[in-house]
Amino acid sequence: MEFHRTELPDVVLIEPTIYRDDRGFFMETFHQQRFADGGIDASFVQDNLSRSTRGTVRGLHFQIEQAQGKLVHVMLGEIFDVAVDLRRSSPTFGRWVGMMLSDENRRAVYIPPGFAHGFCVTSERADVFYKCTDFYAPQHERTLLWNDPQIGIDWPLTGDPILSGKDRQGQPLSEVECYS
Ligand SMILES: Cc1cn([C@H]2C[C@H](O)[C@@H](COP(=O)(O)OP(=O)(O)O[C@H]3O[C@@H](C)C(=O)[C@@H](O)[C@H]3O)O2)c(=O)[nH]c1=O
Repeated sequence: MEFHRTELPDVVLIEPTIYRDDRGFFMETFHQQRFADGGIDASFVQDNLSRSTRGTVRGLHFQIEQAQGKLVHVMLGEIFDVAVDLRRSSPTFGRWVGMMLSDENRRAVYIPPGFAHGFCVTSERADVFYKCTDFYAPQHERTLLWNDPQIGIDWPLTGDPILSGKDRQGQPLSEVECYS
C-alpha cells in the first residue's frame, strides 16, 4: 500500500497492493496502522454506498460543523473524484484536485475534514463506497456549486450532467460558508 500526496498535500491518493491468484484478487481497503504510518490518522464512524449512472455529478458537499474526512473507493465502474480546499487559512484555499478512481486501478482517495467532495461518473454506472470520520448531519450540510467558474473544475463530461435538485442549487465559493 502506497500513499501519495496530491497537489493539495492533505488529500492523499492510496495505491493498494493487490494480490492476484487463480481465484481472483485480494487487497486491503483500510488498515488503521498502515494508514497512520502513511500520515492518515483517521477514525471512521459511518460507511456509505451510492450507485450512479454515467454523467452523474454528485457534490460538491461538505459539513460546516461535524466536518467529515472521507476515504473513497469505487467498487464498480469509474469516477473522477474531486476535492476542493475550503480552509481559508490554507495556502491552497479554493483550489481543487481530481483523480480517476475505478474498479480497474482500485485506487482510493482520502479527503480530510475542511474540503468539499464530489465526483462525476465516467462509466455506465458506478458504485462508490466511502468511509466517513463523522456522522451525517444534514443541518450542517453545505453544497458548493459543482461548476463555479471561480474554482474551474475540469470535469470529464460530454454534455450536461445528471444532478440532484440540491446540487443544481449549490452556492458559489464567493457565497458559501467556509472553514476558518
Ligand atoms: C449523505 C447521506 C444521505 N442520506 C440520505 C439523505 C437523502 O434522502 C438521500 C440522498 O442524499 P444526497 O442527495 O445528499 O446524497 P449524495 O448526493 O450522494 O451525497 C453524498 O455526496 C458525496 C459527494 C459526498 O461526499 C457525501 O458526503 C454525500 O454528501 O440519502 C443519509 O441518510 N445519510 C447520509 O449520510
